[in-house]
Amino acid sequence: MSETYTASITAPVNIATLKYWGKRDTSLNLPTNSSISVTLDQADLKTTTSAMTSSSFTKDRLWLNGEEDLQLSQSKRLTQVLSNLRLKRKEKESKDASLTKISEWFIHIVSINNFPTAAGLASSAAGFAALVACVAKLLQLDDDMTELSKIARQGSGSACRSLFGGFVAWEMGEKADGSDSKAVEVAPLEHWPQMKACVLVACADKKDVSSTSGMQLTVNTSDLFQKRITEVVPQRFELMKESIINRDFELFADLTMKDSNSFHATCLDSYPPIFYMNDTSRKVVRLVHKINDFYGKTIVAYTFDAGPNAVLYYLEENEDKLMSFIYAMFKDLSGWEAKFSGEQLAKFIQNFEEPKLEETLGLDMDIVKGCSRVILTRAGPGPLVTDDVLINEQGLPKFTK
Ligand SMILES: Nc1ncnc2c1ncn2[C@@H]1O[C@H](COP(=O)(O)OP(=O)(O)OP(=O)(O)O)[C@@H](O)[C@H]1O
Ligand SMILES: C[C@@](O)(CCOP(=O)(O)OP(=O)(O)O)CC(=O)O
Repeated sequence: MSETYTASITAPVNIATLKYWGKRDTSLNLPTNSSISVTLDQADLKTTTSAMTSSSFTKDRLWLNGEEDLQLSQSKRLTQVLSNLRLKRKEKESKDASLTKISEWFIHIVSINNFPTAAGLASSAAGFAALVACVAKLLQLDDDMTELSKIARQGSGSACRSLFGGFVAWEMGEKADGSDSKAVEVAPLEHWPQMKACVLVACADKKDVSSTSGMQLTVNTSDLFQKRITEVVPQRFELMKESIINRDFELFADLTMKDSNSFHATCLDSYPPIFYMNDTSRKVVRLVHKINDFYGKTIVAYTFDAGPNAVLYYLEENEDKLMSFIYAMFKDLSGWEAKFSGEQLAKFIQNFEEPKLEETLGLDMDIVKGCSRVILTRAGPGPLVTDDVLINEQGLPKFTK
């Protein structure tokens, strides 16, 4: 029997509060600005990845959600990531002759996302973070997460931030070889565990402009973008890190909303323009401002990635206040019962009755028609080792479609 090694890892999704949008080097995925994100809890959204290497394998193979993904297996993103990881193993082997030369073997990878893939829920971030963390474990590399983030970045830029839990920055760096473009922890999960997120999944077809091509169009055609990367984001980067360190939610939330708007403004300023937000997204923006105005305080922030889904960040202490609006408006969607008791849900709607919401507060109750689902989650930890092994002894998926 040929010798085999296996490893399994789970990794989280992250949603940026200061957006990465633009590459200065498309091959190494070097960004035009630094970014910040919150890592979301794997109890709600996670990728599980198992990898096996064996002297008997004849090529690298990858199965995603139960089906072999030949396009991804042969993509430059994946081959670049695997060759970087192998190079690190090779260096280790060259220093220690007793190590088996697994850097020369092929790898089989099996991965499952427990949420929709390529639907604007950052599956590429969780996916490449899981893949890098898993193969690094398989190859018994000693590198820390910051070092591995430089490899994950090459799979998908935002993936580098999913290698940490809590609050994470991707420092853009300056060097042409990308050796200083890396993810670092701004604050661990334990620093601000009260941070929660509510994702309003908008009904939408698959987006027509991918992040990868959308951001290049913006780099090449938007004038507004120049101001964003040279002035707006560098200032916000420092302020947002401070807001996290000082647990200053109002500042954090205001910066988050402004940065989402700034990013989408550069999309609109691209030529031809790119539209990621839709009518429902804009209604959510208005709703959030109305909620904050109603309480006379910023208790909730919205942010939108390259798609119409809204991610609302808020603190646990303001959950009742927020849900008095959000649950009242979105109660017909699925996702509530798993997180709240019947008693809690009843309490949320005690504050306002529906006519009041619609008439007195002037809220657009039609907003719910544009959403399909609500995901209630919170800040969470980085990649975790798991006993959930997705690959069988022959190096094939245990579960297929
Ligand atoms: N578990 C995974 N392992 C490896 N690669 C993955 C995994 N999940 C997704 N991907 C890769 O990421 C691609 C989806 O990325 P895409 O940017 O289109 O969507 P998304 O990340 O879900 O949404 P968004 O970037 O808008 O938040 C998939 O087609 C696949 O190539
Ligand atoms: C809007 C964003 O979500 C864009 C993410 O872009 P990707 O990381 O998906 O792009 P590639 O590096 O080309 O794979 C903002 C963010 O996550 O910071």
